[in-house]
Parts: sequence; C-alpha cells; structure tokens
Amino acid sequence: MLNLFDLSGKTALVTGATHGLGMAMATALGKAGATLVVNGNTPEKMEKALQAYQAEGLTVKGYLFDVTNEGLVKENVARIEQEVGPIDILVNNAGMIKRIPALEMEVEDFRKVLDVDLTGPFIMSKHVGKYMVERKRGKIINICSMMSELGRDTVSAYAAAKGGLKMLTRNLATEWAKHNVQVNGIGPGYFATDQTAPIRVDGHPFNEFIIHRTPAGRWGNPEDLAGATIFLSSKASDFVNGQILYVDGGILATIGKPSNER
Ligand SMILES: NC(=O)c1ccc[n+]([C@@H]2O[C@H](COP(=O)([O-])OP(=O)(O)OC[C@H]3O[C@@H](n4cnc5c(N)ncnc54)[C@H](O)[C@@H]3O)[C@@H](O)[C@H]2O)c1
Ligand SMILES: O=C(O)[C@H](O)[C@@H](O)[C@H](O)[C@H](O)CO
Repeated sequence: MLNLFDLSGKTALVTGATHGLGMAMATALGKAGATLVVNGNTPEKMEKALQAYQAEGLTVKGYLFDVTNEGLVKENVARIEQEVGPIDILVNNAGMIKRIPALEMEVEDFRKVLDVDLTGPFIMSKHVGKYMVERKRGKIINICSMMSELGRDTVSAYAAAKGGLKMLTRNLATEWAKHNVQVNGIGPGYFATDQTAPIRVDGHPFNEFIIHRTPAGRWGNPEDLAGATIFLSSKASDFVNGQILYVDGGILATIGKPSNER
C-alpha cells in the first residue's frame, strides 16, 4: 500500500488558522495524521477555534502571536519546538487585504499590507527554516493568490505583496532545496471566507462576476484546498521546489468570456 501522503509523526504549524482557509488547511493536515499547532492573533477567536478543532476530533495546540513581530516569532517558534516537537511543516497563511484605489491609498496602509502578507511569511520562514535547514528536512507552503499573477482595481498593496510572496517562495526554494527543505506555494482562486464576505453578497456585481469568471462556475470552498496542502506537505512532493499550485477552478487558464454568453 503506497503511503506517500501520510503525515503521521509530522508536526505542522499553520499561521492565522483560527478560521477560514487556515483552519481548513490545518484540519486537512491533522486528518492526514500530523500533530497540529495553530497560530492566531486574537484570544477569543483562538478559544473558539480550539473547540472547533476538538469537535473535528483533532488535538491542537494554539499559540497567540503577531507574525510580523520578529522577537515574538523567534520566541514562539523556539517554544513550539520545545513544547510540541520539531516543526516539519509550516503553512504561511496569515494575511490581510485593504481594498482602496491606489490614488486614495495612504502609504501607511500600503506598508501594513506588505508587512503582514510578505514580511510576515519571511520572518516565519527565517525562524522556522533555521531549524529545518539544520535538520535537513522541512516543508514550507506560502499562501499566494490570484493577485500573485493578476491585477484588479483597489488591491495594489495586496497584489504587490502576493506577487512578492511568489518570488520569495522561489528564492527560498533556491536557497534551501539542497538542505532537503521544499518551499512551495498554493494560489487559491476566489474562496468563500470572511476575507471575501464584503464582495460575495448576493446582488453584489462582483459576486456574479466571479462565478462567471471561474470556469468551475462557483466560489471555492475552504475544503477545496485540502489535497494541495497535503500534497505539498508530504513525501509525495519531495522533489517539487519553488512551485505555486493554483487551486482556482480554472481562473488562470482562461481569458474569460462575455457576460451575455453562458
Ligand atoms: N479567501 C480567498 O478567496 C483567498 C484567496 C487567495 C488567497 N487568500 C489568502 O489566504 C489566507 C487566508 O485567507 P482567509 O480568506 O481565510 O482570510 P481571513 O481574513 O478570514 O483570515 C486571515 C487570518 O490571518 C490572521 N492574521 C492577520 N494578520 C495576522 C498577524 N499579523 N499575525 C497573525 N495572524 C494574523 C487573521 O487573524 C485571520 O485569522 C490569506 O493569506 C489570504 O490572503 C484568500
Ligand atoms: O478583493 C479581492 O480581489 C479578493 O479579496 C482577492 O484578493 C482574494 O481574496 C484572493 O486573494 C484571490 O485569489
């Protein structure tokens, strides 16, 4: 029996995993056998999340820290290594978006998005990567976006950060592949989560647009990321380095079609 996807004996740390895509990916890793550690930055959300994981039959340890604070990241990563075990899998999922037209965006807002979506994954990868490189094993998955490839009105900072995250992925893969650390990315299409709630409401033109623009004809469900997450965390991807696996219902495969044609 082939067991390329079995994560038993592995420890996975997923950032921003108190709900949404982070929680769905962490749940998938736990169900594939990994010991789970989740990060969050809000105590109330963490408490609810730990109950939700438990209801799924998963034992999870939660660590509250801001992924952009290098001192806290270093301290918490060292604690996790000591209290739970060697981190084998890191999923850099924590992120944020600000939808503001470029001409109206304050530099402070632009910097904030870059800090969370690009510098955060760098800080996390640096401090977890140090242990992985020493041990000569590890998997890092950076959560990219359609905006790693495409632009859209109002999301200049997010697109700059997610485009940068794609290149950070390739660069870390280049530096660490020889140490048996695989760094890859997942690029979700448009998924039904809190982040997209404001543009997903019935009657909102963007909601219709996305359903029409996605060849699969629907928004992604967080569970749609399970397979890609397990693949990039497992032995099955040991010679896959610096790739972004787009899980997008076909968006990037097509130029789209006129709205009057169904
Ligand atoms: N929803 C989508 O359609 C979609 C598509 C592509 C990519 N993504 C990306 O996937 C990831 C998760 O998205 P989501 O839709 O679940 O978003 P979400 O806003 O529901 O969740 C983001 C999580 O990140 C956490 N977070 C934010 N800043 C943090 C910080 N400084 N330190 C620690 N945690 C922090 C938040 O608390 C939250 O739990 C994000 O990186 C997002 O950009 C989302
Ligand atoms: O306003 C937006 O266009 C969306 O929020 C996106 O940025 C998605 O969240 C996602 O990242 C697409 O892949």
